[in-house]
Amino acid sequence: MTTTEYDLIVLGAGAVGENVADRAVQGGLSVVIVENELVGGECSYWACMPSKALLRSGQALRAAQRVPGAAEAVTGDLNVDAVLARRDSFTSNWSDDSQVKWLDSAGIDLIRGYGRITAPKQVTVTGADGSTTVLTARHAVSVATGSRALIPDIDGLRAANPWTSREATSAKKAPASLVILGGGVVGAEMATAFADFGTTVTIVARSGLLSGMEPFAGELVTEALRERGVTVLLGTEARRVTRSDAGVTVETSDGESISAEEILVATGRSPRTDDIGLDAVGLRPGDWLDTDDTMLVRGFDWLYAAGDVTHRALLTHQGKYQARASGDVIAARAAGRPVSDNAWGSHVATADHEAVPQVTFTEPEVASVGLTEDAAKKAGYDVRSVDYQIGHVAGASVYADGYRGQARMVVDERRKVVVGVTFVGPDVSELLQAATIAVVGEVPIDRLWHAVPAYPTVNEIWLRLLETYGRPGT
Ligand SMILES: Cc1cc2nc3c(=O)[nH]c(=O)nc-3n(C[C@H](O)[C@H](O)[C@H](O)COP(=O)(O)OP(=O)(O)OC[C@H]3O[C@@H](n4cnc5c(N)ncnc54)[C@H](O)[C@@H]3O)c2cc1C
Ligand SMILES: NC(=O)c1ccc[n+]([C@@H]2O[C@H](COP(=O)([O-])OP(=O)(O)OC[C@H]3O[C@@H](n4cnc5c(N)ncnc54)[C@H](O)[C@@H]3O)[C@@H](O)[C@H]2O)c1
Repeated sequence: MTTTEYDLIVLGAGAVGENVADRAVQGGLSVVIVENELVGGECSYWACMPSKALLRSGQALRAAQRVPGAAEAVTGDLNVDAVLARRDSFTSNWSDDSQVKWLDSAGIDLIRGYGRITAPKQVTVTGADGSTTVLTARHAVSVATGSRALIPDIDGLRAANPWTSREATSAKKAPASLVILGGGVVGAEMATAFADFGTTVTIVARSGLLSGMEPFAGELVTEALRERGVTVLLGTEARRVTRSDAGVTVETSDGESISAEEILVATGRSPRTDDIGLDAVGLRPGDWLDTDDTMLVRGFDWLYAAGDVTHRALLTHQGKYQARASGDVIAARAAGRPVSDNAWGSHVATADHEAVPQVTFTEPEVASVGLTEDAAKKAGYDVRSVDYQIGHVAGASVYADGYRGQARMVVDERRKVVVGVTFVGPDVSELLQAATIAVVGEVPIDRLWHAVPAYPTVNEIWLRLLETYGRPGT
């Protein structure tokens, strides 16, 4: 057994843990990071990057097919083997060598093994060979252990050896048929990717698709998936799953029986906190970690958490944003420097509450930031929403023939600022940052009229939304 002391111990070297560590090192602290699998975590190897690599080729093909002249030049189907090979290059064939090198260059020590909190400011790491290292922290421990796929308690499901997002994003071939449980982001994106690969896809969703978003988002994605041959069963639950040599069979609440080669469970996430020693410091194993906006776990002055494990926003960019705030604040508190923890200060993750951007890379894409109309009303805002068909914008008609898409802007009527925007349509993801700036900057509607979108780009959707809303003072 070896014992070592650092200023900060970070548990979990996903994108979030890496950023907590990096900011703390830049703030002058000595930092060790503990990782049990691959440095880089879920996003690099089994989530964002491989899933987007699986989706991008189909998106590029459809973009060409929507523009006469280009369409005639691309007449074949996707080359699935080439798509999978490109995906493999994004995951570096599931090797973390380059990320380990980055840790080294950033001055962060790495200990490989499984970490558990064994006492206040103490983490014990068990290596693959059974050896243990006891780490003690002079100032703080930050938990960034992420989340894993949640397998719901459905009769026969676990025994059927289902795919989770890990198996879907690392698949070595496209199955002939795939049934997906869950109509959230993972379900909708993976249905899009595997439909592109020629797999016969069925989604079993207990509500509508993408249910936390503006209702038209799920409706447009459902319509497009169905047009491409995907069976989308809404308001339907899986009752029983069985596996045989022929594949899996799902019996649904509608009395239907669906057979497929593979089944993907995409019904949400659970925190990786069940076996990290939370009980040693009075917390309940298996719970999400509740933090304040500096990412300090409530009730502690040394225990921090960031990323998925906090359940604030299960997105890489938001987790990294939390990581920057918390790495900086841990360093500031350790050095006795001033802390800027008022709303929108440099040591807080204020945007997590009402200004989170997200892109769902379906066909059409869904890009949103801030509150939906429904969420804004529930939060007590007096809101007015305006909608516009993106296809009516000149830039969209040039961009693609038959462009179909919808935008909604949600305005807080009291302050006359935008509190939410949703775009649905081909390639709308690149429109999102302007909306994020409008929401975070609380830019008044009458000033937004002076932010002139270039003609003829799809960004003119902003002008149309503003015109539909009406110009204040005229
Ligand atoms: C299919 C899919 C697609 C996604 N696509 C996107 C996307 O396009 N954009 C986006 O923003 N988000 C996306 N997400 C969400 C994103 O992947 C997560 O929000 C992000 O990975 C969370 O990062 P994290 O560092 O908190 O956790 P993780 O990436 O899960 O990292 C946690 C790390 O901690 C390690 N660990 C856990 N416990 C221990 C322990 N006891 N000891 C040592 N190490 C431990 C794990 O091995 C892991 O490496 C997607 C998610 C999925 C499932
Ligand atoms: N592009 C992106 O940004 C991206 C892509 C993928 C995942 N993610 C993140 O990863 C997280 C996980 O995604 P996800 O799709 O697994 O979760 P999710 O929460 O988005 O969707 C899960 C869906 O499964 C349904 N469900 C839950 N239990 C069920 C059951 N027993 N039977 C049938 N349906 C059930 C829920 O009603 C919900 O619609 C999300 O929070 C998302 O933010 C982001």
